[in-house]
Amino acid sequence: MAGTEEDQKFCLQEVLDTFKLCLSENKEVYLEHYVAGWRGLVKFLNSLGSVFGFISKDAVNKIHILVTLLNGENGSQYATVQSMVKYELENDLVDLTKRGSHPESGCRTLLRLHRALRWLELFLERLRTSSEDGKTSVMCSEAYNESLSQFHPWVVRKAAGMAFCMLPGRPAFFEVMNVGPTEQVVAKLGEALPLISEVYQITEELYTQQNLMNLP
Ligand SMILES: CCCCCCCC/C=C\CCCCCCCC(=O)N[C@@H](COP(=O)(O)O)[C@H](O)/C=C/CCCCCCCCCCCCC
Repeated sequence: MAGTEEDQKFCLQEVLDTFKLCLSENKEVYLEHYVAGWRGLVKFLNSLGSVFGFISKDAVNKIHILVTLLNGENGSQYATVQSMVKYELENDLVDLTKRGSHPESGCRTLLRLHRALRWLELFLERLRTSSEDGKTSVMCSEAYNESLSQFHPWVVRKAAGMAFCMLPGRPAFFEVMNVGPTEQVVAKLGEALPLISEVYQITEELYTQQNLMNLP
């Protein structure tokens, strides 16, 4: 039986391509490609084993919420992160201070992925610049502690910390990326990082301007 798309083989080039497609000429972030980027990353996570299942499940759930909005009757309003924010705010579709009638708005859902994108940026930069015997578990937890962890309760931080200990070493990690020898992986990461950073920065500025950084 065919698996879901998230079960399929990961390829770093694909993720790079989706993040390239994310930005429009006038620097808006296309939601469709943003979500496709996360889908690609979830494939990678799934290939690391079931210990990461609880993380993958949460990411898939958030991707699903955004895809449903994109494919819904007001889907055209969700073409870019900018149009989504405008539409949801103008139509009071966002719970701004406490969770209420819009617990799964596009704005709050994307904020969770946006915070995770910062973790990804920090983690990939460590991976890119690490030596061959660098520990992925240490790189991952340092990146997590500098970013996402502040938004998670103790129990999630604990579970995440335990999962990080199960990460394979750098050589095996690079192999799963399906790019080729180490030097090529490092070069691809060098290409991917500025794109991820730009998408992150643009979203960060928009959310800060609109006072959306603490959506419940
Ligand atoms: C280029 C390839 C190399 C790197 C590949 C990385 C692959 C990562 C793929 C997916 C990352 C998962 C992103 C997780 C999003 C988490 C969003 C979040 O913060 N959710 C929490 C809050 O949500 P609400 O309750 O407010 O709706 C939720 O409570 C979280 C639950 C699960 C735990 C999340 C831990 C995240 C750890 C960071 C990812 C570690 C992946 C390690 C693998 C390298």
